[in-house]
Amino acid sequence: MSGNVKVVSRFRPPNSLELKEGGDIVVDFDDSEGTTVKLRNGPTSGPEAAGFTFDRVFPMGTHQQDVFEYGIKETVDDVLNGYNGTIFAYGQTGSGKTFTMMGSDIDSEDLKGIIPRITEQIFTNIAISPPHLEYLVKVSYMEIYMERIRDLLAPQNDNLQIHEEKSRGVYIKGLSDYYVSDQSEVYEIMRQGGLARAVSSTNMNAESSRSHSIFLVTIQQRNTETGSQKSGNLYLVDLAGSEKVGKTGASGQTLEEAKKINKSLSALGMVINALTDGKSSHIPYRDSKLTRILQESLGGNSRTTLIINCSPCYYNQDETISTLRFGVRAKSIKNKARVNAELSPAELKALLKKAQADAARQQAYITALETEVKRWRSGAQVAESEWADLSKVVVGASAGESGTIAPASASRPPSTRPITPAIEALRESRPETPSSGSMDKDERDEFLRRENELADQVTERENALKETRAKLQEAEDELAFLREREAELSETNKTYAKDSEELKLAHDRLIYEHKETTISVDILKEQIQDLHTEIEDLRRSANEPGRSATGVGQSADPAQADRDRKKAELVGQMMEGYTAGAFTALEQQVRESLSKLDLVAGDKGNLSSEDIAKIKGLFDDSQSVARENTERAQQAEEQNKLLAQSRDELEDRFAKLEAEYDELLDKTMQNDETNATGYNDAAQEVRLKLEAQYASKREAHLGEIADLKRQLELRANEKAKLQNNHEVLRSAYDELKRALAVTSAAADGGKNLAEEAREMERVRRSMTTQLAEFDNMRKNLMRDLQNRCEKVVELELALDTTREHSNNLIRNSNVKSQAKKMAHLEHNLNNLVRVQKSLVDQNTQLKKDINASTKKLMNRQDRIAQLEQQFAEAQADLKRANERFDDQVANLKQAMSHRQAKPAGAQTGAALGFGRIAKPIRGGGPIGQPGPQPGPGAAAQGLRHPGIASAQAQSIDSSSPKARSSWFFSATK
Ligand SMILES: Nc1ncnc2c1ncn2[C@@H]1O[C@H](COP(=O)(O)OP(=O)(O)OP(=O)(O)O)[C@@H](O)[C@H]1O
Repeated sequence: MSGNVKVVSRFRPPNSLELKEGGDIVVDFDDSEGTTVKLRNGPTSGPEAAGFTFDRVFPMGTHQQDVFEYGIKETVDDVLNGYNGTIFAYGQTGSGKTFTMMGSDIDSEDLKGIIPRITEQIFTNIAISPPHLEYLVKVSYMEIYMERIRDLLAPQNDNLQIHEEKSRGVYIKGLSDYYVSDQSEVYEIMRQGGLARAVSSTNMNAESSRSHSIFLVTIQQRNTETGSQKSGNLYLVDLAGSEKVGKTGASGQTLEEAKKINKSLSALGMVINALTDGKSSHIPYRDSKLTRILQESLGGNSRTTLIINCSPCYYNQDETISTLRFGVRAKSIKNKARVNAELSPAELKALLKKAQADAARQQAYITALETEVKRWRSGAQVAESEWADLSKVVVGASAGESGTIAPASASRPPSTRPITPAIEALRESRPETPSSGSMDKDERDEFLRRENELADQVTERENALKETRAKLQEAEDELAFLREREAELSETNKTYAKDSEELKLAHDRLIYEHKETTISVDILKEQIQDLHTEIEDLRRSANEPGRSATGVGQSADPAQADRDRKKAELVGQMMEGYTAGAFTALEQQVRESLSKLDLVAGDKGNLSSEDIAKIKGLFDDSQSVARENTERAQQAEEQNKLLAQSRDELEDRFAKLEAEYDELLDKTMQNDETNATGYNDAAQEVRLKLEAQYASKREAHLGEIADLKRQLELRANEKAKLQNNHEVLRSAYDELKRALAVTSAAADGGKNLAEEAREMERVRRSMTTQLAEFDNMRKNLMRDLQNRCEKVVELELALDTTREHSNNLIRNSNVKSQAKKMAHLEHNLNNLVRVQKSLVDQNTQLKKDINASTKKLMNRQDRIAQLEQQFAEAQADLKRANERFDDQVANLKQAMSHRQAKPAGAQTGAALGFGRIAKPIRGGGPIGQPGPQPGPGAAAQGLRHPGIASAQAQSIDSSSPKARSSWFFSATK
C-alpha cells in the first residue's frame, strides 16, 4: 500500500522573547477545514499565495489531545496491524517539538504529549483486541548526538552502529530494548531515557534539545489460532531544532552541537528533495545517521507522519516559512508501507508442500527435457507434440516423485528462477532498503553484509580508539594533575624554603639584634649605675652637712680628719700670738722688774735710773698689752656679732629653703596625683630620699643653730671673763703706775729712805702677790683663750661647712636651675627607667619572638619534612596508581576480549535485567496480564530494578551536556 507522508503543522503560542520583540502574529488560520495556514504578509501570487496546505493545521492553543486525535491516533492502529510507522517533529529551535512529542507534564491529561498518548493508545487497543491475538511490546530509546548514536537506556553505549539486513531492514545494532506490559513501564523508561538526553540552554530555549531523540516502539502480534505473526515498528522522533546561531547565541560546545544539528537536518532536507524532485536516482540516506535511521520512514516501508512545529510570530517568520516549505516538500514523499507479516506453521506447511510439488514438477520437467535432448542428439526426430512442456508435467502423489513428462508445449521460455509466491510474499513482508541502483539482489545482500561487517569494525575501532583516547585523556589529566600537584608542591617547597631561609635570616637577625640589645642594655645599665652613683653622690653631698654637724668626734672618715687637722692648725696659729707674744714678754719684764725690786729692797738704794726707766717702759708695755687685749676683746665682740649675723642669715636662708622645698614637694605631690601612673616607683623613691635628706638636713641645721647659740653664749661668757681680766690687768697696771710714781719720787728726792724701803717692800709684796695673781690669771686667761680660740675655729669651720652645706642645699634644692636639673635628672632617670623597661620589654619580646620564630621555624621545618614525606608518599602513591592503572588497563583489555567473545545480546541482558523477558499481552484481557508463558513478573520489578537506577546514574555522570529537568526527567514522578 503506497501513500504520501502525512504532514500536520502546529503553531505554538508566542513566547516571552517574541512578546518582547513585539509579539506580532504573522499567520492566519481562516480555512474551515483546518488544513491551511496563510502568511499575513505572504506573497500574493505563486504557489504560496494561497498559503500552505497540510493534512491538518493546528493553530495556537490547540490541545495536546486534539493534536493526537486528529493527527496521530490512526498511526497506532497501523502499527498494531503490522505496519511500520514514523512520527517525527520538525521545526526551528523552541518551536514546540518536544512539547508536542513528550509534552510538558506526563501526569497532566492536558499537557502530556503524543508519545505518552500513543503508548497509552497502544495498550488500550491491545486490551480491546480479540483474545486470540497476543502482543509483545518492547521499547528502545536513543538519541543522535553529535552524529553518534547513543542508547539512552544504556548511555555508556554511545556509538552504536546502523546495520541493515535483508531480513530485518535497517536497525541499530546493540540498542537495548525493554519489554513493557503497561503504560507505567513505558513512562518509567521515558523518564530514565530522558534523564540521559542532551539539553542545553540557549537564547531561544531554556531547555533546547541538542540531539535527535528516537523512541522506538516495536509491537509483535501473534494470532494464537493461526500462528501467523505481524510486527510493526513505530519511530517517534523528536528532532533537534534548526537554529540560527546568531539568534540562539550558541558558542563553544553549543555551537558545535548546532553545527551538527543543522548538518543532519540539511541532510534530511536533501533526502526529501531527492525523494520529491522526481529526477534523483540516488537518495543520500547515508549522508547522516538521522536519514539512515529514517530510511524506511522516508520513501520506504512506513506510514509516516511529519509534525511541523512553527512560531506564529514575526520575530521568527523566516524560520516559519522555511519550516512550512519543508513540510510541503515532505508531503509529496511517497512511501510503500506494507504489513510485516509472518506466516503461521500451517500456512508454512502448505507452502512447503506446494514448494515440494513445484520442485517435483520442475524435476519432472527437467527429466523430460533431458530425455528429449538425448533423442535429438541421437539424431532422432521428436515430434512437436512430444516436446517437453512444464504444463504437461504430471507430478506424483509424493513430493519427491518425479513427474511424468508432459508433451512439450512451452510457448514461452521457462523462467530460470522458480517462482514461489508464498516465499516472495514472505520476503516482501520484511522491511527492505529501497534499491539504490543497478545492483542485483545477491550483490546487494553481499554489499549489505560487507557494509555491516565494516560498520562493526568501524565501531570496534572507534570504541577502541575512544577507550584509548579516554585512557589517554585520563592519563593526561592525571599527569597534568600530578604535574600541577608537583608544581604546587615544588612551589610550596620553594615558598617554605624561602620562608625557612627568611626565618633563618630573621632568626640570625634577631640573635644579632638580641646581642645588640643586650649590649645596649649593658651600656644602659652602666649609665644607670653611673646615674645611681651620681645620685648617691648628690645624696651624700646633701647628707654631708648633717653628718658633719652630728658627726664631730666620729672622724673616722678623711674629711673629718681633715677638718680636725685644719682646726688644730688654726687654733695653733691663733694661740701662737698669745704664748710667744706680748704676754710672755711682759711677764718676763714684770718678773725682771720684780727681781730688781727685790734687789732694791735687799740693797736699799741700788736701783738705778736705768732700772727705773725700764720699769717705766715695762709699764708702758703693760699698758699697750692691756690696750691690745681691749682691742682683741672688741674684735671678738665684733666677730660674735658677725657670727650672730651669719647665723641669722643662715636661719633666713634655711627658712627660705624650707619654704621652697615645701613648694617643690607640693608640686611634686600634685604631679604625682595627676600622673599617678606617669611617675613610677623610682620617682617616689627619689622623693622619699629627698624628704629624708631634707629631714636630716633640717635636723642638722637645727643642731647647728643650737650649737651656734651655745657658742654665742660661750662667747658672751668669754667676753665677760675677758672684761674681768681686762679690769684686773687695768688695776695691776694702776698699781704698777703708782709704784713707779713712788719709786720715781724716792729716786728723785731720797727723802725718808725707811719709809721708802717699807713702801718698796709693800710694793714688792704687792707686786709679788699681783704677779702670782697675774700668773694665775694668765694661766686662766691662756686656758680660756685656748678654749676660745678652739671655739672660734670650730665656729669658723662650722660656719664654712654650713656655708658650703647651704650652698649645696641651694644648689640641690632651692635654685630653680637646680630644681630643673633635679627635674631633668628625675626625668632622665624616669626616661632611663622607661628605656630600660622598654629595652627589657623589647628584650623579652625579642626573646619571645625568637622563641616563636624558632618554634615557627621548627614547625615549618617539620612541615617541610612532612610535605617532603607527603611528596614522597604522593610519588609512591602515583607509582602505585600507575601500577594500578596498568593493571586496570590489562584487566580491561582482558574483560574486553572476554566480552568480545560473548554474543552482543548477552551483554545487554547481563547489564539490564528489566524488560529482558518478553511479556506477551493478550487482547481482550486486562492490560498487563501475562500471556501463556509470561516472564516471572519482571515488568513490575523492572521499574525499580537497580539496572535502571545504575543506568540512570551512569547517564547523569556520562552525559556531557546537562540533563533535561522537565517532568519526564524527574525521577520522583
Ligand atoms: N503549543 C504549545 N503551547 C504552550 N507552550 C508551548 C507550546 N509549544 C511549545 N511550548 C513551550 O515553548 C518552549 C519551547 O518548546 P520546546 O522545548 O518543545 O521546543 P523545541 O522545538 O523542542 O526546541 P528545541 O529544538 O530547542 O529542543 C517550552 O517551554 C514549551 O513548554
